[in-house]
Amino acid sequence: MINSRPLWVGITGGIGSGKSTVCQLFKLLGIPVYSADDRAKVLMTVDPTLKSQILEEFGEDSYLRNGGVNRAYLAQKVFSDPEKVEKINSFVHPAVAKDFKQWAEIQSAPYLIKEAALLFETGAAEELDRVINVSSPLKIRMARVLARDPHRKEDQVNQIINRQLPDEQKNERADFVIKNTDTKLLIPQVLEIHKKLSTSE
Ligand SMILES: CC(C)(COP(=O)(O)OP(=O)(O)OC[C@H]1O[C@@H](n2cnc3c(N)ncnc32)[C@H](O)[C@@H]1O)[C@@H](O)C(=O)NCCC(=O)NCCS
Ligand SMILES: Nc1ncnc2c1ncn2[C@@H]1O[C@H](COP(=O)(O)OP(=O)(O)OP(=O)(O)O)[C@@H](O)[C@H]1O
Repeated sequence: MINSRPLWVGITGGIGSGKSTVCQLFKLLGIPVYSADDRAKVLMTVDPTLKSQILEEFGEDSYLRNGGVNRAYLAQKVFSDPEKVEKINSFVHPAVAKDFKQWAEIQSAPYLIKEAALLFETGAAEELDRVINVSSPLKIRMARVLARDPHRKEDQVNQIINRQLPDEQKNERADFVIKNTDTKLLIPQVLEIHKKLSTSE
C-alpha cells in the first residue's frame, strides 16, 4: 500500500541561527511550514485555557489592551528565571503539540516542516521523522538578534541561549545540518536537503 502521509520534518536551531530564514526558502519550494513560535503567540491569545493559565501565573500585564501577548513583559519575566520558563513551557507546549498535529493532518506534500526553537529539549523531535538543525556561531547569532530585535539586550539573549541545548549537541542529534555563517550560501544547502526529502520513502 502506498503511504501518502507526508514526512514530518523538524527545523530547529538556537536563537538567531536563521530558522525562519531557512523556512522561507522551503516555503518558496512549496513546502508547508508550521511555525511553533508564531502559532504559540496566536494560541496564547485565542485558547481560553492557555490564556487563563498565563493570566493566573504572570498577571494582567501579560496581555496588551488590544488582546495581543505582551511579549516584552513576558520575555523579561520568563527568561530571567528558569522556573518561570519551565512554567510557561508547561502551559504552551502541549497546546502547540496538539495544534501542530491538527495542522499536519490536513497537509498534502512529500514532506512538511515544523519550525521550533525547542525540539530536542521538549521531546517533540521524537514525533518527527527527520530533524534539520540550523547551525551558526554564537557571535554571529548574537549580532543578528541584536540587529533584528532592538528591544532585546545582550543579557536577555544570553539568558535565552542558556535555556537551549548547545548547538554541538543539536548537530549530533540532527539528521541534517544547515550551516548559516557569513560565508556559506543557504540556497544550495536547502536544495540538496529538499531533493533528499522529496524522494525519501
Ligand atoms: C516569552 C515570549 C512571549 C517572548 O516573546 P518574544 O517575541 O520576545 O520572543 P520570541 O517568541 O520571538 O522568542 C525569541 C526566541 O527565544 C527563544 N525562546 C522562546 N521561548 C523559549 C523557551 N521557552 N525556551 C528557550 N528559548 C525560547 C527562541 O529561540 C525564540 O525564537 C515567548 O518567547 C514565549 O511565549 N515563549 C514561551 C513559549 C515557547 O516556548 N515558545 C516557543 C515555541 S513553542
Ligand atoms: N545568512 C544570513 N545572512 C544575513 N542575515 C541573516 C542570515 N540568516 C539570517 N539572517 C538574519 O538574522 C536574523 C535572525 O534570523 P532568523 O530570524 O531567521 O533566525 P531564527 O533562528 O528564526 O531566530 P529566533 O530563534 O530568534 O526566532 C534575521 O534578522 C535574519 O534576517
